[in-house]
Amino acid sequence: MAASSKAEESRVPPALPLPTPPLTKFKIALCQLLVTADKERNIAHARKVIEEAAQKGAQLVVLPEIWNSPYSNASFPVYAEDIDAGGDASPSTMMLSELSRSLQITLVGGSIPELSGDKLYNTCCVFGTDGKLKAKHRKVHLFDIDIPGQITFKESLTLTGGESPTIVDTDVGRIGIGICYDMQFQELAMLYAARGAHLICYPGAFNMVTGPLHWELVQRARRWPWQFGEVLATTEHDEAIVVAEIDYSLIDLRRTNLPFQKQRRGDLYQLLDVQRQNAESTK
Ligand SMILES: NC(=O)CC(=O)C(=O)O
Repeated sequence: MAASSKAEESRVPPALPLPTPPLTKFKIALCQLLVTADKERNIAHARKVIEEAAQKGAQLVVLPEIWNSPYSNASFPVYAEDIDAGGDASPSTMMLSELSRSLQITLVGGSIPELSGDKLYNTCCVFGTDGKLKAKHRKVHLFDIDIPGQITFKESLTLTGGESPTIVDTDVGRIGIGICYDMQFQELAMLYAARGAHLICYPGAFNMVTGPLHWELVQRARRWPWQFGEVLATTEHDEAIVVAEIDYSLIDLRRTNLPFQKQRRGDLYQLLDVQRQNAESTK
């Protein structure tokens, strides 16, 4: 057998073919919100913005990270809600559920601090058009950074990291969820691609020291293997609703144009193998 065909045989099987999405084109709205210390006001404001996004024709509405509370370790325990208990214990997600049903939209509800038992999480809830909670993603990679004299933040002082990736089938396709810092870890996005995600949503609230260097660059890098990393719509720092059309027919076209998925040499760079080899060599 020729060396090249041996290599071909040993390659890791390609990712799942993309499942047929429930629709080809739809409008997405990304909502950038100004957050205050007044939780009730934040909820009322988010309600207004979601209604406006739906009026603009969005079938998928995405909120930012920690939209019902100031983004601080001191605030997380105070603003946290028991999402599983629902009702009065979680006014933020009750509002999201009500609106997704009444407006017939899919809602990636940004994130809020979640209280579960004695633990706090940074949690994104996804609601379907029937108002039901379809998925809950707990931020997997906590934002712990230390750049002396510029920014030090340690989410892990109050929050616990989630334990699983989150991929969910909705009326607008299969969506992989990450929260802000989760975007820095390409393996999560690759896993979502391999599981047939049509879209990945990363609600975020970036810091203003390293954030401006990262937020567009890293998002564009995560386009693999869907698109060319083209920015369809963007905004500045103020409150805004950014609406754009998503066209899934471009995914197949781009994958034909640039067949990265088929060309990947997974036989050469599987991380688990490297980790095993490293562990062996340090025994
Ligand atoms: N909220 C965050 O996770 C912040 C973040 O990732 C950043 O770079 O800023």
